[in-house]
Parts: sequence; structure tokens; C-alpha cells
Amino acid sequence: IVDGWFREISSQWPGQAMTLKVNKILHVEKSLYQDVLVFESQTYGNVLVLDGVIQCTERDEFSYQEMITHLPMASHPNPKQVLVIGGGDGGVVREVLKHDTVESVVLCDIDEAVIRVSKQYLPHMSSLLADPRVTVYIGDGFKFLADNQNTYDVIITDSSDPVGPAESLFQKPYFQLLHDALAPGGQISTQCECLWIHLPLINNLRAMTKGLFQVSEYAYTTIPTYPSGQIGFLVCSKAEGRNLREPVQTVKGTRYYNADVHRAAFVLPEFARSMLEDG
Ligand SMILES: NCCCN[C@H]1CC[C@H](N)CC1
Repeated sequence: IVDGWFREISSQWPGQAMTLKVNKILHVEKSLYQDVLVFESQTYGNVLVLDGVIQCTERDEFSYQEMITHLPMASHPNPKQVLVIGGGDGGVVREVLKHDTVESVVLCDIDEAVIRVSKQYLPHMSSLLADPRVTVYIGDGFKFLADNQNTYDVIITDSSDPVGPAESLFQKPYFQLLHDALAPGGQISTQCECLWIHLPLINNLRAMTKGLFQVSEYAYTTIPTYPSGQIGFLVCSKAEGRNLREPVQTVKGTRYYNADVHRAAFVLPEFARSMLEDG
């Protein structure tokens, strides 16, 4: 933090950096897995930073949490059992519980510090972790998936970037585990980075998941505090002929997501469409 500004400098997005004006530093900690920072910003509420990378801000987190959740959930006919890998801030769990088909949500995050810090500084995101339908499990998603095959209707991987603790969540073995942990007709979404920065990575993940799932598509949202203001999701289904772009569930109480935004999220700018859809 330099002259009151936090700068998100990273080798993942060379030559650019989001900066946020800092009112007050609220928490600094080195967890078992990563550096944890929380600060109160001047215009984006409280901000959670892991290893120097912005994870969420109170002002714009709803864009990402709603879209990563409702794209796979609203296009599934009857999602009852849901698993969230990562997502320790609780935002995705909050969104999952907006579906009254849901019987149980399990959250599996490797770092208890994220959950503890979110409960203290991000109450609007973490409060529903205490809901009776939610089970919180601290551990490695790999092991959890291997121990729970053929179980989940929807699995959401709400991860940080493929540098550090989340690196293995962007590789084929992980997607095989996701596939095998899904019940018939099950669907996944994963944090799948930014068209302006990570197009080769997105292309590789799309090609790899096309071989694993019946349907695999990239969709995206706009979000001011993520690099380049845009982030996407890989949405995949085990169901033959499932149309991921068509919501079959109505979701209430959202601020970014609606049925038209759902459909539009899969429409890509030409530089991305030609690479991802024409191969
Ligand atoms: N619920 C927390 C979202 C974490 N998602 C990512 C964090 C790091 C970013 N560069 C991209 C999204």
C-alpha cells in the first residue's frame, strides 16, 4: 500500500494494475496457504486480498457470485445437492440458497483463515454459512471429490487464480474428479479467468472439458475490481443435449443476474468467439 492506495500488481497481468484507495487496514495474516489482507476501501467497501490479488469487494462481489452460481443452477432442472469448492467467503453459498430446490450445500475450502476472516469482515457474504442446509468442510477439494463420487447435481469451483493454492484446480485431473463426483445430469461451473488476459488458458480448458463433458461453454460477467473488469466461467454439463444458455429455474433476489443476462453471458466478442467456438 503506497500513499494510501492498494495496487494489485501481478505477473499474471503484466503492465496493468487495479488500484483502490485505502481508508483503513483491518486485518493482516499469513495463513497456512497464503497471505491474507482485509482493508476498508474508500468506495468499494471492505476488500479481501489473497497473495496480493483482490478476491472480492463488498460493492461489486454480487456480479461474480451470482453469475458463477446461477448459470449452472438455473439451467439445471432440479438441483438438490450442491458442492462448492473454494468460496470460503460464503458469497456463492448465499446465492445457492436462493434456489428452493436445494436440500444441502457443502462448502470445501482448504484455508480456514478465509472463512474466519470473511465471517468477521464480510458479513453480507458469509452470514449464510451458518444456515442449517450448509456444511462447511476444511480440506483439499481433490480429496473431497475423490471421496464423494456420483453425488452432486451442481459443483461450483470458486477459486483464486492458477498461481499458488488453486493451481491444480485448472488441470485435467481436477476436472475428471469433478465429472466423477457429479450425479447423472449434473453440471459444474469454475472460475475461468479473463478474455483480455487469459484467452490461451481459456481455450485449453474449453478443449479439455469438451472431451470430458457432453456440453462445455464459457460465459462471462463484468466486474470493476477484477483485472480488466471482466471475468468468466466454464459451465459444463453431463446431460446430453442440455442447453446451458436457457434458464429453466427462476431466481429471485438478485442484483446482476436475470434470465436475459443469463442468455447474453454466453455471447462472446468476435476475437474470443472465433478462437473458442471455431477452435
Ligand atoms: N469468491 C472469491 C472469488 C475469487 N475469484 C477470483 C479471485 C482472483 C481474481 N483474479 C479472479 C477471480
